[in-house]
Amino acid sequence: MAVYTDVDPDDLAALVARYDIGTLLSCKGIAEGVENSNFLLETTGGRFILTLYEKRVSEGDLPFFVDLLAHLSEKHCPVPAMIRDRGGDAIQRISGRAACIIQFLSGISLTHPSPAQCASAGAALGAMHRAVADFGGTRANSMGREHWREVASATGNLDVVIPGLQAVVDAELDLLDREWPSDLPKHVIHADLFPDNVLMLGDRVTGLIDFYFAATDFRAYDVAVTHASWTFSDDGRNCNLARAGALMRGYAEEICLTDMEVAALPLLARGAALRFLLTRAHDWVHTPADALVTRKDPAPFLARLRRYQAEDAAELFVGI
Ligand SMILES: Nc1ncnc2c1ncn2[C@@H]1O[C@H](COP(=O)(O)OP(=O)(O)O)[C@@H](O)[C@H]1O
Ligand SMILES: N[C@@H](CCOP(=O)(O)O)C(=O)O
Repeated sequence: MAVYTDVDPDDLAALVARYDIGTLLSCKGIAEGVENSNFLLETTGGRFILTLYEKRVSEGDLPFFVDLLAHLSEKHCPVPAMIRDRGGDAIQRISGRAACIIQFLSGISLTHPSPAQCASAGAALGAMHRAVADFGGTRANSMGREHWREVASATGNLDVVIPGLQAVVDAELDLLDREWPSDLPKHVIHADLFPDNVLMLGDRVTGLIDFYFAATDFRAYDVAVTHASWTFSDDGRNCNLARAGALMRGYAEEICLTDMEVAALPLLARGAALRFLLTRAHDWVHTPADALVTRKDPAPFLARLRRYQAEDAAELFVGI
């Protein structure tokens, strides 16, 4: 359960009173998520999400996220609004944390998506990429390739997490430093579009959430992150080609990647697998013992990395 910071009921009632969203009826910690503290609020006006921003979200970046979600919403992407209080402010403070009250979206996050659902997710990602084309904001990717060594160092000895991991990571970081592309199309990307950040009803996407890693980076890297998180078995050893093909086909309905982007996908996916392997390994070691959170296992992302390292990895990105 991701609640790192508790909320005092009187402070919460005072916060809700700043908004035109009715009066507070209940507040429950949300089980999913690992990054921020999230609560489901019920008021006489309906349901809302209260997010308190934790370790990896800087308060200074919040106006960027507010603007990005407003832009995507205007372009009819199914993203939640960050609600403004009567004074026009979306960003608040409670329990010593920056916080926002966010529109609640209906839908379910899937754990085992079907190919049809992967196609919808790919199309939603592509539609989001089209929608950001004229978004003026930019944000450096604080979880981008240049930062992966820092995450690895901050973890300590990676062999404590998985025996032999340190050598694998050191070699991969060296290779990615040498071979990472420099001139692919870039704009603001989601950068963490895992199934738990997509709400669906049946095969329809009803919500894209959790934009707190959104940053300016290669759009094909966003495809690689989505591929890595939607198309593998739970243990990360097997890529399901029906899911992968459908995801790529769905994306292609909206965006035609260039030949250079397509050629770069296996390498970008190695980067994506490494990025989540590293942050999961870091959190495996450093999550506070008293936090109400279920740590995520790094091992399935090591398995994905190995699959993307294979010579035939390009075959995993063929749309069907
Ligand atoms: N706007 C929303 N509408 C409905 N549910 C949401 C919304 N935002 C978050 N949630 C729920 O809260 C969970 C955690 O949110 P998320 O933003 O992924 O947290 P974290 O940033 O900590 O990973 C989600 O998996 C989802 O169940
Ligand atoms: N998606 C990442 C970690 C971030 O978690 P989220 O709950 O914010 O998506 C992972 O699975 O490692």
